[in-house]
Amino acid sequence: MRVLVVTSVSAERDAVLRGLHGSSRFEVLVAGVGPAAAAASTATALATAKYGLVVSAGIGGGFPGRAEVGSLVVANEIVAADLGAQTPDGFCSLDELGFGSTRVPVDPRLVTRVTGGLQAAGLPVTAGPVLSVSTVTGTATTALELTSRVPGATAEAMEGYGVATAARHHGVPILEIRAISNPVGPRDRASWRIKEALNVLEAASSIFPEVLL
Ligand SMILES: O=C(O)c1cccc(C(=O)CC[C@H]2O[C@@H](n3cnc4c(=O)[nH]cnc43)[C@H](O)[C@@H]2O)c1
Repeated sequence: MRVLVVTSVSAERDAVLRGLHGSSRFEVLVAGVGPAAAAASTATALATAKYGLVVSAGIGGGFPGRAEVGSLVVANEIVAADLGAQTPDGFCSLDELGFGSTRVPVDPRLVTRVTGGLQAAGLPVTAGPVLSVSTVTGTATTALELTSRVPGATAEAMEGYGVATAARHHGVPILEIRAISNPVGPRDRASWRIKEALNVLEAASSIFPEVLL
């Protein structure tokens, strides 16, 4: 089986490649930032070669109390958390509007296998919903709104739902894994621990051949 790993920027791709140590059954893509770029690049890759699994991988924000900076999150569900409509009574999701689903489940056996492998490698990992947002959360109010919209929300990033939508169209299973670089909440870009998160992403990628193939 071949595995497609989709990252958003080259620093993430390089971290994954370092971890994979040249494993030949993985293709690692830089898709760009955000759901549209992620979906378009993933769909193109899936149309041109056959893959048995797609992994959305990169850094992400962790919800305080659920995923700390420097830890890993494996999505058990990928949720487009801001896809819907604002109403006077609050946010209305695409599901509630009757236009489809904003939630993509991940095969629980895959989640268990990957989290187990990461734990066995001594890496701190939590499984939970990973939100896909088009705007990085920058206030405590929005962070709170998202956790009330998606109870158990564990991490947020910008590409998972786009990657998952393309994978679903091609009938390929999906996984999302995020190395936490920052807390979700008031914006403080200077405090993002990107290098640390990329090192954790590299360590996580080193067990991909063992747990994904
Ligand atoms: O500046 C760098 O060296 C650098 C290296 C790797 C990645 C970056 C990014 O800024 C990647 C943007 C990417 O990160 C995800 N992300 C990270 N934290 C959050 C968050 O709190 N909320 C949403 N997304 C987040 C996201 O998936 C972006 O694609 C910079």
